[in-house]
Amino acid sequence: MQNDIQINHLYFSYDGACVLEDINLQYNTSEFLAIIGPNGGGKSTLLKMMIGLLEPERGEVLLFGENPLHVSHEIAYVPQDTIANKDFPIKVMDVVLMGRLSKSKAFATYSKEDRAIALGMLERVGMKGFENQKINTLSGGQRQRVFIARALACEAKIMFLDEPTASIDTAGQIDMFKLLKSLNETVGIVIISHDINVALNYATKVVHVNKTLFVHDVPKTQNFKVFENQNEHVCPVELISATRCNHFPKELA
Ligand SMILES: Nc1ncnc2c1ncn2[C@@H]1O[C@H](COP(=O)(O)OP(=O)(O)OP(=O)(O)O)[C@@H](O)[C@H]1O
Repeated sequence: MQNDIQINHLYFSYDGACVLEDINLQYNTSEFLAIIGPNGGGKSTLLKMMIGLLEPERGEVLLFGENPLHVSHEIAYVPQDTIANKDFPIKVMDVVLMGRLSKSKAFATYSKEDRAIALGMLERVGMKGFENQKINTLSGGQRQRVFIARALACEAKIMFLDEPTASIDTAGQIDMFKLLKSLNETVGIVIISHDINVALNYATKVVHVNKTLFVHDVPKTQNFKVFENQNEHVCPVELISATRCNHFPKELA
């Protein structure tokens, strides 16, 4: 069976400095994939390769069996909540409608259907009623929801999100992950996250990237209170692996 994302023996360097080495990964849209790892570990670089923004130096990335650039209409990308996004002086509805651009004819106005879909997506992310508000007047969490609605409006099969909770408080982060979890019933979710606890609670697959990559399915029956202080562990995901192999250190059990 063909995987929706298939990465085989992928290598990538910037100016001769190797950032990703022999990466192998399979992903299917029913999964909620969290990419975790240290700063500079190569998470964003890997995400960019998955969506075709960067080309492999060696190896291959296949999206639905093809070069990612050939199936870009099947995916949506939600970038970090950057200053550039915040400064967009346009209305929420216009942002979401941008997701319909590829579906509308060039230079045509948006159709009634486009508007209905955009409104539906705003409702789905809990932002109904904000259509006419300027995007730069929203909170970080609200703005991310609007950008997710725009991605949903593309009717993409997989949504890629780069640290969707970076500028959101703890309660807002949990709400955001709950939203992504519910969206995952119909859309593939691939996120970069620094929050290991949240990733473990909501993701169905976690990969740890630090030049090389470790894949771990998230066990359903373990209690991961041990990760409350994630700074104690160089690579917490390795500890998950250890729990499954009964090699979990007694003092942490
Ligand atoms: N355009 C670039 N040119 C040169 N080096 C780069 C470029 N982009 C990233 N790098 C380097 O590649 C390495 C991996 O960067 P990347 O942004 O993929 O890591 P990351 O895991 O996403 O980090 P963070 O968690 O800090 O966002 C880092 O050492 C970074 O300095």
